[in-house]
Amino acid sequence: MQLPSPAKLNLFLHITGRRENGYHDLQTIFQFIDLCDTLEFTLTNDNQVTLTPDIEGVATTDNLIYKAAKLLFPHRKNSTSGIHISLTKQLPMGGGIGGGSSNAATTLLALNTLWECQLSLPELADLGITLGADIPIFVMGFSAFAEGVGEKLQKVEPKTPYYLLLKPDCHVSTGQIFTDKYLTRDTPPIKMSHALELGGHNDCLEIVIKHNPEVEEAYFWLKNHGDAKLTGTGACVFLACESFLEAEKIQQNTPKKWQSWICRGFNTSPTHTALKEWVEQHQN
Ligand SMILES: C[C@@](CO)(OP(=O)(O)O)[C@H](O)COP(=O)(O)OP(=O)(O)OC[C@H]1O[C@@H](n2ccc(N)nc2=O)[C@H](O)[C@@H]1O
Ligand SMILES: Nc1ncnc2c1ncn2[C@@H]1O[C@H](COP(=O)(O)OP(=O)(O)O)[C@@H](O)[C@H]1O
Repeated sequence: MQLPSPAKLNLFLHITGRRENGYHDLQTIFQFIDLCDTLEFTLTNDNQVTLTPDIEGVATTDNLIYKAAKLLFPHRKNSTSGIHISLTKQLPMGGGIGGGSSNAATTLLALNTLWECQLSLPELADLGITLGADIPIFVMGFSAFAEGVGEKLQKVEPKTPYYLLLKPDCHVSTGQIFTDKYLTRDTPPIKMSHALELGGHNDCLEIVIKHNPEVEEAYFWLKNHGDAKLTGTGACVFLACESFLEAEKIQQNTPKKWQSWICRGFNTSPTHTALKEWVEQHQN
């Protein structure tokens, strides 16, 4: 089974409070984009989880793909089942586009089918959130207005424009941003209807810029072309464009020191679309 594992954008990100355990209450809209890693799953009978190739700097046992597979292990129908997973990575890490969380969710979805675990999507999302706050959105697979730490999801259908996405050459630590004492944590909560109509801002922007001059430069460069935004805790910044051609025109002038992609917003995760097709093809 081969499945895409897409990135997400936070169309805005408000921080509305801080919990006693240090985690933050957020309001955000998540939307998927068609920029994806690819994961290939091969069933084995050896009771093992194996993963290739290694991600530089990430031990296999720390890889969210491996961790997700291990979470599902006790739920296998057949206790000798194993899996070999092969990863083709395209999504930059530490970019605020959720690649690791997406990989974990794709693994949960694939193995739930291949190992016949028969867990519901909410049950998979509950397992996933123990590994990362962004995993439930990728498990549920629809664009959403999210609250809590990202687990309370209401389906929304934002516009699906072409985006120009830039990755400044730096890695932002989510933990560092959320522990900064100057982070704004008191944005008043808004209603979902307000969020869709008027959008919002990203409370992390100021702090991310303070720690990462490369993000500052890319953000203000893109802002010359329109309403540029930071996704998550960065480092990626993005701009919704009128058309593919407009995105292409801006991309042609983008300084070469930044990676750039033209991608399209999607309100259904490409993982779910591909998994549905796979299931239809493999039903007797
Ligand atoms: C803030 C978001 C928005 O999408 O940023 P990005 O990581 O995508 O940039 C995410 O919710 C991040 O989700 P994820 O990357 O899965 O975070 P986790 O691994 O759960 O947490 C990393 C660290 O961020 C902090 N954290 C994360 C989420 C949250 N709601 N409050 C927090 O304070 C905690 O300090 C935690 O130790
Ligand atoms: N399969 C994976 N893909 C990407 N990152 C992973 C993976 N497994 C573990 N990680 C770790 O998670 C961190 C955050 O990665 P990622 O989700 O891509 O970024 P972000 O949360 O900024 O969107 C990485 O720096 C890496 O150390």
